[in-house]
Amino acid sequence: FSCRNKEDSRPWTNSGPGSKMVPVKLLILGAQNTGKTALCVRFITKRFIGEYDHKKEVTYRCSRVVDQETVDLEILDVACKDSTVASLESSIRWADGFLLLYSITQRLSFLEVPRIKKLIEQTKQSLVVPTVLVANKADLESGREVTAEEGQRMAKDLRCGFRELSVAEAISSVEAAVFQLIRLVVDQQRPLPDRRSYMLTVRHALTRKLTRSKTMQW
Ligand SMILES: Nc1nc2c(ncn2[C@@H]2O[C@H](COP(=O)(O)OP(=O)(O)OP(=O)(O)O)[C@@H](O)[C@H]2O)c(=O)[nH]1
Repeated sequence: FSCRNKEDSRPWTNSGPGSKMVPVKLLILGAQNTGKTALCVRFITKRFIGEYDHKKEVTYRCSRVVDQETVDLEILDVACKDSTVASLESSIRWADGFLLLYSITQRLSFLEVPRIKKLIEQTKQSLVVPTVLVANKADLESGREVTAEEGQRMAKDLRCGFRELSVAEAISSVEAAVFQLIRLVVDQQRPLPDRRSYMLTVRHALTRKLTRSKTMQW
């Protein structure tokens, strides 16, 4: 991985005949000690490393194929402890999507989530921001302070996707969470009629109409 300038926001780029690179910038946020760095390192290297250097802000870069599209991914892990509000807001403006972490063994980290989501919405000036809420450390069941239902409810209230997982135990669920967020971002970047959510809305409306007209025929 490598570091690069946050303000550099490129449009979709072509990296060869027929191959479209989709740039996606993700920011990982959450209270201290929730596993933010562990998740980034796990996703990039597939390895779980016990302890990390928290002093520096790091941008991880890689590319992944998601739904037949090559995604040029950047994940920013900020050093929350030393961040000023201004630099945090600048990171939020830079990002297209957000992984919001809490630890199931740290209720305070769960209670912090709405405050962070509010800051994201205020900074982005939008209520529709691609976000996945991640409940980490699911392997530490005996120390659980937040139930999965509470997490699900909060995700619904805050209009986020939701995943409960253990970065330590399962690489597949870490990948699933990041891929879920990439799909939300890519979907939001599409022109309106191409969006999955738009197509679903149209399909539901048509189904309702068809059902109604069938009922009327009967
Ligand atoms: N048991 C368990 N420990 C985890 C898991 N994920 C992270 N940890 C541990 O939790 C501690 C904190 O992880 P970090 O990745 O440093 O957390 P962070 O959110 O980046 O921390 P700050 O940078 O201080 O905000 C480390 O000791 C990790 O080894 C997990 O899924 N299960």
